[in-house]
Amino acid sequence: MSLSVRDLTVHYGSFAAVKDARLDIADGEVLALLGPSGSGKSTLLRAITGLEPLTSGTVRWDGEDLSGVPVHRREFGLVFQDGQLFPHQDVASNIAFGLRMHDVPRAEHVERVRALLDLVGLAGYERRRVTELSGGQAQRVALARALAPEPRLLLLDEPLSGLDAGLREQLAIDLAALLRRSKITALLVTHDQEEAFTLADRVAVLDDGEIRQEGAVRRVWRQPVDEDVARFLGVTTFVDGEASGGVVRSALGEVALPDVEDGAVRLGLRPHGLRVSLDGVEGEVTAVVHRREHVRLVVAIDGLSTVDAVAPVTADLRPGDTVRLALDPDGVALLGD
Ligand SMILES: Nc1ncnc2c1ncn2[C@@H]1O[C@H](COP(=O)(O)OP(=O)(O)OP(=O)(O)O)[C@@H](O)[C@H]1O
Repeated sequence: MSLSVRDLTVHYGSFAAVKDARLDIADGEVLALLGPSGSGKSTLLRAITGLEPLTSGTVRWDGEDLSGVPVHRREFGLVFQDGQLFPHQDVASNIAFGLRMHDVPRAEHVERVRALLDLVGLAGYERRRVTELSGGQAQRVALARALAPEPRLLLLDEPLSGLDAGLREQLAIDLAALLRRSKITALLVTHDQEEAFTLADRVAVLDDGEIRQEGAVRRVWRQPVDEDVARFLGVTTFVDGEASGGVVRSALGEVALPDVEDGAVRLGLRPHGLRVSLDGVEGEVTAVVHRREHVRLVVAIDGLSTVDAVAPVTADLRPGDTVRLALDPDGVALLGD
C-alpha cells in the first residue's frame, strides 16, 4: 500500500509549476509537502489526485499506473483549506455523502457517521447545521467526510490555514493524534513549518517547483541541505566552524552536536540558537522585540555584522546594552548532506 511519484512535471503553458518530482509514501506514513507560496505544492497534490493533468511522469499506487484512473476511482480522500461542506445539509448528511458515493449500505450509515464524529471529536453533532459550526468544527466535519469511505490515501491541502492561530495549533495536535491512531497514509500540503513538523513523519521541501530536500522530519530540521532550505526552515545566521570529538568551535562559541564528523562544518542558527548568557561572545543589542515566550534580539558582534538571538521574557534589555551570547544546540542546524 504505497504511493510512488516519478519524474512528475506539470506545465501551465510554458511555465513549469512542478519539475521532475519524485516522492514515495509508505503505508501508514504522513508526508508533508512544505514550501513557500507559489512553490508548486498544490499543483503537485492536485496532479497526484488526478485533478491536474501531468505534462510527464507517473503516479503509481502499489505499482499500478494511475494515469487512466479518474479522480473518483483513485480511492483518495481530499480535504481543502475551506472544507467545502454542503451548506444546506446537516453534519450527518455531509459525512454520509462520502459513504453514499462509495456504495456503503444505508443501514450502516448511522453507525459509521457516529464513529467518525467520535474520531474527530464532535460526538453528538449529527443534526447540527454546518452553517452553525465554527471554522475548526467545520474542518473536523470535512475531515470526517473525507475519511468516511476509508480512502487508501488522504490528501490535505492547507487544511488548517483558514483558522486562527490558537485553534490551528490545537487542531494540528488533534489531527496528528488522529492520523497516528488510525494509521492513515496521508499527504499534507502546508507552508507552515510548525504544522509540517507536528503532523508529518517525513517532509519534502519544495521551492520553485523542485523538491529540494526530502527526509525524516528531524533530519531535515537539523540538517538542511543548503542555505536556501535552511533559511526557509527558520535559519537566520550562518557561521563556519571546526568539529572535533562531537564539539564544534566557531567565532560564536562552542556547541556540542551529536553525530558531527570531525572537520570543517557550516552551522545554521535559528534565533534561539544564540541565547543571552553569563559568558560567551560579546555584542551590542541593536533591536528588541517582545514575543510571547521570549525576547528576540538583534545583536551586533565585532567582525560578524549582526546576529539574531533570544533572551528570557524577564530580561530588561534595550538597544545599546552589551550582552554575551552562547550557542544552544537546540537552535543549531548543520548544513549539508
Ligand atoms: N491554473 C494555473 N494556471 C497558470 N499558472 C498556475 C495555475 N495554478 C498555479 N499556477 C502557478 O503555478 C505556480 C505554483 O502554484 P501552486 O498553487 O501549486 O503553489 P503553492 O506552493 O501551492 O502556493 P500557495 O501556498 O500560495 O497555494 C505558481 O507560480 C502559480 O502562479
